[in-house]
Amino acid sequence: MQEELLASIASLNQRTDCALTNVGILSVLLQGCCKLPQVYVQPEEDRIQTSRKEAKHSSPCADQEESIRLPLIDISVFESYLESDPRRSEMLAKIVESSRTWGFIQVVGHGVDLELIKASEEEAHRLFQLPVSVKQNALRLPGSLFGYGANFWLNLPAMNWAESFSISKSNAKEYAAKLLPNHYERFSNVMEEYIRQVEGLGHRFRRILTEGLGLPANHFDRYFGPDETEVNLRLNFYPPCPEPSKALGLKAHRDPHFLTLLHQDDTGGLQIWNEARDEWFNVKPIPNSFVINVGDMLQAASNGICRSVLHRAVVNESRSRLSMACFYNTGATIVAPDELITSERPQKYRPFSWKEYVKEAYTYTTGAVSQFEELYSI
Ligand SMILES: O=C(O)CCC(=O)C(=O)O
Ligand SMILES: [Fe+2]
Repeated sequence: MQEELLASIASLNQRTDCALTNVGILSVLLQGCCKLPQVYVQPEEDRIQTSRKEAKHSSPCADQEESIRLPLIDISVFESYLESDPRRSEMLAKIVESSRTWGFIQVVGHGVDLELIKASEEEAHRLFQLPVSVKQNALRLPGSLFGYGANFWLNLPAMNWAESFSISKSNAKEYAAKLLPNHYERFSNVMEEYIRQVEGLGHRFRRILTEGLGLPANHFDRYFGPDETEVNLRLNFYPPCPEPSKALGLKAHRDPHFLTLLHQDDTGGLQIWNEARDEWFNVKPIPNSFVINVGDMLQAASNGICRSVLHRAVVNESRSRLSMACFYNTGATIVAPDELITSERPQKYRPFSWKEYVKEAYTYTTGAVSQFEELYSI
């Protein structure tokens, strides 16, 4: 029976409605499958131990010394450090440097209510624990950005070992009602407020980074008025995996949006690709912090100074993991400001908008060359 199911799931995987496929697989797992189903087996070169050079620190629960230390910035200090304060420019330089090299940074003093984060995590767990037959009611359909599933990229060579649920402030109720028809309000109230507060952090961090780039802090405000700002939340749940060395929670990818603001639990599993060092590095979870990373849209807006960097999520055998990724984005057409265009750094990208880019953003490429570069480089 199980073999039959796996075979039909494998054939489904040839189609593009991967969300459905994933639900099928998960239902098999929930019936007690202890070997990694073939559709989850990653190509040899993408696996944890063997991708490019051997991943430096492949254990998702790595010790402190095995993980990179992304700069950890307390951004609340920007409220008290005046413009003339040398500590302000020192911190700004750190943020810009990290956005150039790692494409990532960790922040505390972020202003998002810690109780709200906890409540959001609880609600997310409650949702993922629902029976598969219920979760199927909110499937993320091909072409949609919202709903339940895992494989939101098309053309994946193997499936991600993850479940995800994507919503925005304006549709949280609608999607939650599909899963929790009689008691969706607790979920949607918490998530709407979570997205609202993380959006505020996105605005704040974006202004700090803009100042760090030598521009007036409000330069990109023109892209982030109420009509242009788009923030989606993707809840990612990675169940314990029977053969973690052959699977990935999320395949290596670059985030296509402007900024990603990620809250992760204490399991660990996020890895960042460092091109200069030709290695993968773990990001050790720091309690109550957010990991913020540069997306393709910001890379374009900063004329390539800030970099959208490959990252992935690895899984492990014993612990599940929950991450909550808010994608902070704009619907406006992105043009790098004149101040960031020089003779040494000529304009790198032609202007484009998310509406245009989203059509391509989730077609999975090998990851070696970003489709964003191919589409928009001048
Ligand atoms: O779960 C993580 O650590 C990574 C999530 C991520 O990269 C994404 O949702 O785009
Ligand atoms: Fe990502």
